[in-house]
Amino acid sequence: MAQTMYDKIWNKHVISGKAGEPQLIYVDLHLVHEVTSPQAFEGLRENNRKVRRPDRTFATMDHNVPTEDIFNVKDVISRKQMDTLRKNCTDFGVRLAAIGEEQQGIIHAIGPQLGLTQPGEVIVCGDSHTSTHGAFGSIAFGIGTSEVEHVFATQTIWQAKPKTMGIHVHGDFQKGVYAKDLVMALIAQNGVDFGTGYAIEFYGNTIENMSMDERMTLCNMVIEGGAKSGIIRPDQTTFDYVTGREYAPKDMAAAKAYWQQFYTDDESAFDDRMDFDVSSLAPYVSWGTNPGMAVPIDQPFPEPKDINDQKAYDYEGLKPAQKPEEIDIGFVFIGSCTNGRLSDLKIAANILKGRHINPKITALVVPASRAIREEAERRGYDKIFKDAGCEWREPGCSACLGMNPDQVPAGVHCASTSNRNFVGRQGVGSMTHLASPAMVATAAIYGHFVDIRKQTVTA
Ligand SMILES: CC(C)[C@H](C(=O)O)[C@@H](O)C(=O)O
Ligand code: SF4
Repeated sequence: MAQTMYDKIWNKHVISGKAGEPQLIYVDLHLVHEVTSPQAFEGLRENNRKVRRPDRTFATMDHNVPTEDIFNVKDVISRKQMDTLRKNCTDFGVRLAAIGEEQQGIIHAIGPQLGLTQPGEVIVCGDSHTSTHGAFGSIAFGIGTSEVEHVFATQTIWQAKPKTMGIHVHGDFQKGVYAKDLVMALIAQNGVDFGTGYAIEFYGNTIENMSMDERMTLCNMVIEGGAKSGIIRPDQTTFDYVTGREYAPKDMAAAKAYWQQFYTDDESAFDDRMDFDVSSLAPYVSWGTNPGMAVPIDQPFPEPKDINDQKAYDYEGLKPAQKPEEIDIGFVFIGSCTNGRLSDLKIAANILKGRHINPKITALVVPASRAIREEAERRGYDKIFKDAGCEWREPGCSACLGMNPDQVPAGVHCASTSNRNFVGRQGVGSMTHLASPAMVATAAIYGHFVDIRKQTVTA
C-alpha cells in the first residue's frame, strides 16, 4: 500500500501501540521555552525524575523578552518565568540560550538555525507553532504542558496518528506575492478548521522553488487552519540549509542518504487532496479576529455570514464592503516565528530603503533570533530601518502577543507579519491585520495597505 512521508517517519518512531489507536512514539528533538515548561519541570522534581535525554532537549527564552532593553525585565511574571527556566535548565542539565546569549531567539527560529531541526525527525515543543519545523520533512507538532513533562521524563509521547492531506501547489507567484499569502489564502478560502485532524503535506513546483524560510512560513501557519502539522519533502534546498550548522550531522552523506527515503509514494496515499494554483493569487490582508477572516488586497470585506463575523466587525470598527486600503494603520510589526527571518527583513529593508514611514505610525522591526539580527546588521538593514523611522529591536516574540512590553495600544490597527489576529492578541483592545512582510513594510510608508503588485518600488 502506498505510504505518505508522514507514515514512513511515524513508523520509524513507533515504540508500542496498535495502528489506528494512540501509539507511543520516540521524540528526537524537544524544544523548550519559558512559558510552557515551568510546571513540567516542577512535575519532574516532585517525582524525583530526570530529563531523560538532555542532549535532545534545547531551551530558549522568547515570549517574555523585553526587546528594547533585554536585561531590564520589569514585569514580575516575565522575570519569574525566565529565572525559573534558567534554574530548571541548570538543575536538569538542559542547554539554554538565555537572553543576551548568542543562540537566543524565538524557539522556532533557533531549532533550524542551529541545525537541530532535521529531516526525518519527530520534533515537539510546548508551543502550537512547532508545525514550523515540518518544513524540513519532519513530524513536528505542539504539545501541552503535561505532555512536556512526559517527554522530559521518557523522550516519548502518546499520539494518535493524524490523517494526511496532500496540497498540490503549482504555478509561479506574481511579483509581490509570497508563501504568507498562500497560507492566508488557504485558510481564508477553506476555513480555520479545514485542517483539523490532519497533517498537511505541501508539494508541487511552487513548493520546490521555495526557500527554507518560505517553507517555514507556510508550515508555521497550518496550525491556524486547524492542522496538526505541515510537512514538506526534504530536497537539496533542505540539505543545503542544514549543512554546516552547529548541530548538523557530521557525516552529511550518510544523513542525506537516510533523509532521502522520506517521500510520499504517490497521491493515493493521502486521505484527502487539494490543488492550489498560485499564479493569480493576490496579497492577502486579514480584516477580522481570526486568520480566516482575510481577503485579497483588491477585494472588499465580505458580508457577515454569522455572529462571529459581526462581532469581528464590531471589534475592528470596520464594515462589510470596505476595502483593505481603508484600514487606518497606526502600528507596524515586522517579526515573529512566521516572518521574522533574514529573508523577511531583507524584503522589508528593500522596500523601506531611502524612504520614511508615515509619521503617525510606530513600527517595530524584531528579528526572530540574535543570529538573524547580527547578519541583518552586517548587511546594513538596521540602518535602513532606523533611517526610515522604525525601531530596531532585540530578538523575541515581541508584539506577536502581549506577553512583554511590546504592545499595540487599544484602538490602534496594526499591520503585522505575525500569524494570529485574535481579540487583544497584541495588547488589550489592539486590532491586528495579518499580511506579508512586503505588504506590511509598504503599509508603514503609506499609513494603509496598498496593492504592492502595482507599486514601482517592491522587494
Ligand atoms: C505561549 C504559547 C503557549 C503560545 C502557543 O502555543 O502558540 C504562543 O506561542 C502563541 O503563539 O500563541
Ligand atoms: S512569535 Fe508569536 S506565534 Fe511564534 S512562538 Fe512567539 S508568540 Fe507564538
